[in-house]
Amino acid sequence: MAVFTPLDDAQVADFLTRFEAGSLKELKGVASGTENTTYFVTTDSRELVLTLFEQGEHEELPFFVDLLDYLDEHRLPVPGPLHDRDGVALQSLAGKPALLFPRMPGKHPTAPSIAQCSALGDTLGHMHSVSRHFEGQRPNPRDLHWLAPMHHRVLAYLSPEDQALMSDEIDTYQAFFGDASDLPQGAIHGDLFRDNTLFDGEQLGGIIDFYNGCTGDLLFDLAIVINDWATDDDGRLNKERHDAILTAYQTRRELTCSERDAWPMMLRMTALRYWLSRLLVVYVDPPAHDLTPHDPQRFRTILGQRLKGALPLPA
Ligand SMILES: Nc1ncnc2c1ncn2[C@@H]1O[C@H](COP(=O)(O)OP(=O)(O)OP(=O)(O)O)[C@@H](O)[C@H]1O
Ligand SMILES: N[C@@H](CCO)C(=O)O
Repeated sequence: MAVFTPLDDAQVADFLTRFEAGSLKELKGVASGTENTTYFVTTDSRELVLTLFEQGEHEELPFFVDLLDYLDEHRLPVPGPLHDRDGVALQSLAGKPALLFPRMPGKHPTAPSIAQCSALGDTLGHMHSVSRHFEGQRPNPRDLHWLAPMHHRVLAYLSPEDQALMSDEIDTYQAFFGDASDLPQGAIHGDLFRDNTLFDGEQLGGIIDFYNGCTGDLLFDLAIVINDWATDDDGRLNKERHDAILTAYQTRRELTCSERDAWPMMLRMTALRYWLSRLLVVYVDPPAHDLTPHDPQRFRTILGQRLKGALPLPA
């Protein structure tokens, strides 16, 4: 369940009077999600989503609001937050920071079609071509500066082989990427899995859940996408989906030579990033709720396959 803070109709009806968004017809708690309280709100004029922020770094919320406003202004399919009659987006409700969003159409794809992969690649390429100019700054909280110290916390739970693999990989990334990146920078989603998109048929209805959004290597975002969207059950890359995403992406933003050189290593590093974050959830810092955590082994398998090599990048 993802209603950590219960709200009643009267509270939400009153909250809605701050906005030009119509009056409450229906309020429905959303079962999925693990971090925030989410409600679907139907008014007499539109469909909305109300999010209460239960955890995390609330001082980061203005960055997320600015990023969503910026991408929305550039006509990307993201839920640009509603602003109240005074122009303020970030609110407080039931003692929690709160945002009201338009409800985007569609469902999360589980087995994305080639057309859906192309649509995602095209939109991500478009997003990166504009997000390069976004002025906000939030260092990537899951890059090598996080991986290197955090991996020590999970080593005790791994087999000797996996301990060696994880440590060797991090040494390899440090040697390869060094301290300063020469890869193109910009604002990134940071967690663009299938379950953070909504598709209405082949049409990408929306990209949601920007709470890992940050600034850093654009290639980091693209590698996360390929590892989730274009990987078969055995961890191998699925060539059709891989090529569809990367071809469509590059119609919007061509990869540079340094990105092409870094690509196989970035696929490995982002696979390890999720292997590690999922291990941390299982062993080190389990959440208070009883939802089944994501399987860390999935990304151990993906990393194993990426070590065998990447597919050629489409021209
Ligand atoms: N703007 C939106 N339009 C349509 N549906 C939405 C929107 N925002 C959230 N949802 C729905 O609510 C669910 C939970 O939202 P969200 O992913 O923001 O929650 P979370 O607690 O941060 O979850 P997660 O575990 O993915 O981090 C989503 O999976 C989606 O189904
Ligand atoms: N997308 C993440 C969970 C949310 O950060 C994962 O699959 O581990």
